[in-house]
Amino acid sequence: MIVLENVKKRYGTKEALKGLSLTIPEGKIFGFLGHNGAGKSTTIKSLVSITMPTSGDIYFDGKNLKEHRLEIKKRIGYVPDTPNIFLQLTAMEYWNLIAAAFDLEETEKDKQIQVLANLFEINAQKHNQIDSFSHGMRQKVIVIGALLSNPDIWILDEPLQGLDPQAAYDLKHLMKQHVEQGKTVIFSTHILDTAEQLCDELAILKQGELIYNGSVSELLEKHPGQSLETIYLSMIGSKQEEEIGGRVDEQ
Ligand SMILES: Nc1ncnc2c1ncn2[C@@H]1O[C@H](COP(=O)(O)OP(=O)(O)OP(=O)(O)O)[C@@H](O)[C@H]1O
Repeated sequence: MIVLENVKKRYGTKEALKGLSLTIPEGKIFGFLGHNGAGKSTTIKSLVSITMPTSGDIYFDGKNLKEHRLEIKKRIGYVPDTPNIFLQLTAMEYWNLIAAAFDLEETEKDKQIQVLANLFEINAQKHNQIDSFSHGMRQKVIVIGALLSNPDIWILDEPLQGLDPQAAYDLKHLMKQHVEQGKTVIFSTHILDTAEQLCDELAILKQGELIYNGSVSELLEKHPGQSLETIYLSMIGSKQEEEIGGRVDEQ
């Protein structure tokens, strides 16, 4: 279980997270939703300790991220919001780099690369420089890298962005498989159909504040006949704020 306690993040004068407190259960798919600038990436970057919160604490199974950073990082596979990294490396060199960072055993690494590169139909291009790849292909390279260590916790920032329908389908399938093995998947998305289809639990953010944290099924039950998209849009709308505040307090 991951617990965020009153996490605040300030960039200069901009308060990106205004005291976020929420719980991410183990063995579930957990989604972060919110408009542009709501604080999804900041929260995700805080979880993977790329960004240090200005104040507040994050606990992984009771261990404070501040004190157990390296140990916790080893448990995480991270897909950033942009795949434009390590562009001068080939896909294979990038995966080797990740494998070395996680101390992966050679045969296990080769097996994982073989399976995942075949699944995402990128095997033939694995010795090409990432720079020469399309956005979707770069995304596939990063996704494969994040899965190589078979992490307990997979954290993906808008992972479906730019993927073709087959790759998006395969990735969603992998996310489901991951939780079936008792592992945890955390991701952000703007695609509400995907969130409805995939997520067990959600956090909806608005301008750095939490306006819902809880199960998708409960949310849908409370709004019979409505899609997550309709519910989300009405929650985000300012007219609904009082009601939403009530719901958060109920958590
Ligand atoms: N490095 C930074 N320096 C200054 N401000 C930042 C920085 N990173 C994010 N912000 C600001 O913090 C707020 C939250 O940004 P964040 O990227 O977390 O939002 P998001 O919900 O992921 O948005 P999107 O859906 O557009 O990716 C925004 O107002 C953004 O401009």
